[in-house]
Amino acid sequence: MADTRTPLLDRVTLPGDLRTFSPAELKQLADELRQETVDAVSVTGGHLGAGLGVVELTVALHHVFDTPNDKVIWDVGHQAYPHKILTGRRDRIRTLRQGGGLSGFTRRSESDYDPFGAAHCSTSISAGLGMATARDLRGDDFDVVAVIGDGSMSAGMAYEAMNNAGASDSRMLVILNDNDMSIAPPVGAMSAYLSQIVASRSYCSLRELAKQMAKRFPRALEKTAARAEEFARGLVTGGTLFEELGFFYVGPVDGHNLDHLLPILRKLRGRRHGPVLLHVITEKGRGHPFPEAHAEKYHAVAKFDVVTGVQSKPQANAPTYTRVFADSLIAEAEADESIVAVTAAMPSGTGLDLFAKRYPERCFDVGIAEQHAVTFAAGMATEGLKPFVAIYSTFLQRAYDQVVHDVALQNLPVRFALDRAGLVGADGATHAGAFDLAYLGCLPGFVIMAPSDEAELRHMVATAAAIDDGPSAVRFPRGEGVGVELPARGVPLEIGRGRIVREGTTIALLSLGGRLEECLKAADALAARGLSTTVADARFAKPIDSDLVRRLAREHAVLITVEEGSTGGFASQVLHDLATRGLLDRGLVVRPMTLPDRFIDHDKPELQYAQAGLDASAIVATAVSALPDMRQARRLVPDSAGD
Ligand SMILES: Cc1ncc(C[n+]2csc(CCOP(=O)(O)OP(=O)(O)O)c2C)c(N)n1
Ligand SMILES: CC(=O)[C@@H](O)[C@H](O)COP(=O)(O)O
Ligand SMILES: [Mg+2]
Repeated sequence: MADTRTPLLDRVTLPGDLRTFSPAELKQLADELRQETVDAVSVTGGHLGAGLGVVELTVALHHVFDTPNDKVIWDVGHQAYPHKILTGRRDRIRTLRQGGGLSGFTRRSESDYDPFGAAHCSTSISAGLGMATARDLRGDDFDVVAVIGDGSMSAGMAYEAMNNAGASDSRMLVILNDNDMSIAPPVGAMSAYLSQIVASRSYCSLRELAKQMAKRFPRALEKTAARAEEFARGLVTGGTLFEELGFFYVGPVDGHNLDHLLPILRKLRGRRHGPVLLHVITEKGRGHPFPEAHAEKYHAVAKFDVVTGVQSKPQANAPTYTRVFADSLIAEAEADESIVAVTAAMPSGTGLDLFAKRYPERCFDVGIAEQHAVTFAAGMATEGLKPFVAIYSTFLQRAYDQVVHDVALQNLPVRFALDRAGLVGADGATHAGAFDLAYLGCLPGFVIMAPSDEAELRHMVATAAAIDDGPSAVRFPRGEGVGVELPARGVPLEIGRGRIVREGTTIALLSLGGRLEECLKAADALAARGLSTTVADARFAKPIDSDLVRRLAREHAVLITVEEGSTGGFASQVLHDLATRGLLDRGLVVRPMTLPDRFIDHDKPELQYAQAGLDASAIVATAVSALPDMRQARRLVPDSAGD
């Protein structure tokens, strides 16, 4: 039976407690920390693989650096569970990603040991450089360490930051945590380049590292950064790309070997000049107790039994929207060979792994490079291809100018399949697809659709495939569909045409997307109170169905719009339409129901929607609270007004 005692970890409340540990004790601490991480994630589920790969690095960083005075910035933050355990959050680690519990990522409001919040990739070097610059301007003295994965190193932001750091010769340490994995196997020339560095050099022995460092940081030269720079350039032969960018490259180093990590980090701490890149090689999912049985060991897992390794995934009642999107796109691509698909490092998350299996030559994984993905698709569209950019709503935020300048402004028929629209559950606010309706809705020429069930999604994929005269987007939620029967092939919808799902007389609920079921439940509850309710499915956020909106406005006393998005989205389109046509001035009571003007933390999606005031009971409450206004409006304006 496995030893579950953690005597050394029990002695660590904050990193200061492990600074006096001997190397042997630190090794044992790392073992205990790994065990604790596995045990915690077995209870919560989450990003297990990345954290397991950086256990030794986490211990070494907190041992050598004076955190939180020295700043350690974890890129993405999904690998920070061991860091959380060592930085005063062990007592809450089994609340990770649960409502009211710890975030699954780093977060400034959670701890002084999280100097920068994250969850989207490749921000750490920029943030670190900002901190280093502030330090230097103030004349402070602390170290800044950015830990970034090989996958995240594929993003433009990382290079923009290195370009800036190298030129400004800023004192900071970038640790490239190279586990040769992104979520999927990493792609691209940079990934190949890193593999080539690793293949062409054996791990640096301590003696070699000492020699390398002595050459780079001789005492006399430490005084002037400029001379040191010249010195390094003179000495380092066969320089890496990082050296060309102005970094001093150290590595590759075995990231699981504390005997190597500790002296190197000690040497690098408190340096007085220039950016350094330390290249550590690690194994994602290192020490996972069930390596064979679970391919997901590399990235994220559901809750699991620590003894058997069996994951507790709920029984699926319907296919996921992601799956339906992928199957629908494949069906369209069978009929139209100009259809191509683009993902930014999320092949399985977006379902494009299935598309790639079927059409490998028509599927493009461009790495964690959302901006490039969009403009790349725009380029393909200019040549008559029909690109679908399959991307999470939250990650498209990074490519907004590309959407505006490269796609919308040129009216190019790029199709966006926006997965994870609305609230997403355990990943929380950083991953919520809250804003796409607002940020796309304001762009001229866009067609924006949102399915109320998976059959609708199938039709919308067919619709997007058929739209050839401008950009379009279909946004759909994380998780399972509602369980409706699926047509074998989608049929293009009439653009900008919604549908009435249930007829009533007093209250109209106009739903966009996945809240339709809640609207139907609300309609039942309102009917039970004697309030006859119409329920309509808008299907299109843009162009909105003006005829439908007009009809709902004229035939009902209260119109409530419901959407899984922020203000400025669908409701804004409807209100604008109503106001422009003078329909708001005729005694109609309108209530827009959107996500509230605050970020919603991680929780179960249904609880998040309850908090957001977007479930059936909130819809009922909104309708009921509108009744006094309705009565007032009706007294002021007779029913016949405007006819
Ligand atoms: C901008 C952005 N795009 C995509 C993602 C999804 N994502 C999260 S982690 C990850 C892979 C990161 O790989 P790497 O940096 O090598 O870290 P590892 O998981 O291997 O430790 C991806 C693509 C994201 N969080 N942010
Ligand atoms: C850290 C990250 O950005 C991804 O791993 C993300 O958590 C995946 O989310 P899904 O589980 O919705 O695919
Ligand atoms: Mg990686």
